[in-house]
Amino acid sequence: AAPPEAFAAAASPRRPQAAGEYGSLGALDVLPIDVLAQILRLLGPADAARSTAVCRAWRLLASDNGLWAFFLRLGPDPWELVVFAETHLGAGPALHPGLYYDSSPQLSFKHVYTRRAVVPGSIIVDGGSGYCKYGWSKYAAPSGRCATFLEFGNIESPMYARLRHFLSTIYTRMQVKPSTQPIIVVLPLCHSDDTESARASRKQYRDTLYSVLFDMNVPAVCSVDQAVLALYAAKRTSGIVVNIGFNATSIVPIFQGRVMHEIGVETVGQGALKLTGFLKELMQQRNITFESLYTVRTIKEKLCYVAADYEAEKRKDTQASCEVDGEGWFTLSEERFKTAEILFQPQIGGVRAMGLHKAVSLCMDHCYISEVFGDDNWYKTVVLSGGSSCLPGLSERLEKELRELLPAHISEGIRVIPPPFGIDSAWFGAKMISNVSTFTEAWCIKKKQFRQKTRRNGPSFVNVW
Ligand SMILES: Nc1ncnc2c1ncn2[C@@H]1O[C@H](COP(=O)(O)OP(=O)(O)OP(=O)(O)O)[C@@H](O)[C@H]1O
Repeated sequence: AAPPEAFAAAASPRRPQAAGEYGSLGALDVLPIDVLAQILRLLGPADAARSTAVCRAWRLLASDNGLWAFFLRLGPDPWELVVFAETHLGAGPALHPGLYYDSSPQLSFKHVYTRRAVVPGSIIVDGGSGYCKYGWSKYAAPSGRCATFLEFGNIESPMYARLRHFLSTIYTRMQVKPSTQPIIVVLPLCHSDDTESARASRKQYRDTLYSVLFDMNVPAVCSVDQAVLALYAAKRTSGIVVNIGFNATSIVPIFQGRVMHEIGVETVGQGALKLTGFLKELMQQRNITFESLYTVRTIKEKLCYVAADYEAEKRKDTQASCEVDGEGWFTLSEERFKTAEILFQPQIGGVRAMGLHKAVSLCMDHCYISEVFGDDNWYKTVVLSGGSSCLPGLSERLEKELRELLPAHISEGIRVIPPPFGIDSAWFGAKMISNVSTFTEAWCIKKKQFRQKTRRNGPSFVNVW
């Protein structure tokens, strides 16, 4: 998404050519404005901010948007992500993230910088159905990963007990007290239908999650759907997210940050586990021995890819080898691309499921028919997410298949984007939100608000978060 006009214009407004245009700076009036700007850049953000207290002329000079865009660019987050987050996500989830700053042409980068600097760090927990990633929003990547089921306690226990066990385990692993900072919880893709019971299940999950966290004294909680976060990570608020999950693949239409359950979330019953299982079968057929499924998973991650054209690939020499720690070298040929081909041709792996391209095209058809938004193209961006979507060649192949399958009026302009942050796209989407200048007030619910509103409205109110 290109930066909205207001933001772009604010980044490079017409700047005064001489110091005098700001008012008198005393003896410094003789200096060219570019030299003054350079001095402020060298001073750094703290002193530049302090200098605004000197007089009106200094305030104007040191509040220049170009100066603060420069400081923002020096920060840890890539500039384009900062622009996207501040313009599209600043209003929070309740107001669908459009162009937040459109109504605010006076956007002050100094204000944005200052607010971002004081946003508290958050704990981010992405408890996937297979693997959990957790960490600190100020860090560059998740600090820990583990198999989710290990942390979930007894599967038979009630949801409250399981969530409490899970979240307590994560806090213990991170050696953090729950009461010290906000948390962002990535909501799993489940109960995705548009039925009464699915809606009730989603609501119940959120209600329980908030209760657990506030009982643990967490000061503020933000929860967002996994697919929505993956979309944000790709700097989009509308599109279709294809999440190849642990057990299943979900095709999720999202418009302005909201999952369009009413259009329909397609689910295909195969995911990462099936891919690993199929490679295991193929290796056994060739009498390749290995110690565990973990070995097969590692080989899959190192050698497998998606063929651009399956039949043509079969005629090529595709042999390649990789080393697995403690087990030596493994060599694969056709298995390298046959494994992932079951995403498009499930029957090869003996799976009765819809091919990925067919499921995505069905979803696009539904989006096209829905025609509710006066925007014909919102669903034409497809963002891949989930560990298995890191398979090389997947985005190109899916785009090619979609172009062949769909009528021109739908396929024109489609684009399939590889997972923007590899296996951690949803985690990075959460990181982007947690660093936005309005994070605490726009995205979080605090314990007091939660308790007051549940008392007043009953538990269902949390649906708006
Ligand atoms: N580079 C890669 N190539 C292929 N597969 C990969 C790669 N990296 C990770 N994976 C696979 O991704 C799977 C884990 O995916 P992920 O972490 O998205 O699961 P999850 O979050 O538990 O899934 P869900 O979306 O169902 O909650 C593992 O099977 C792993 O082998």
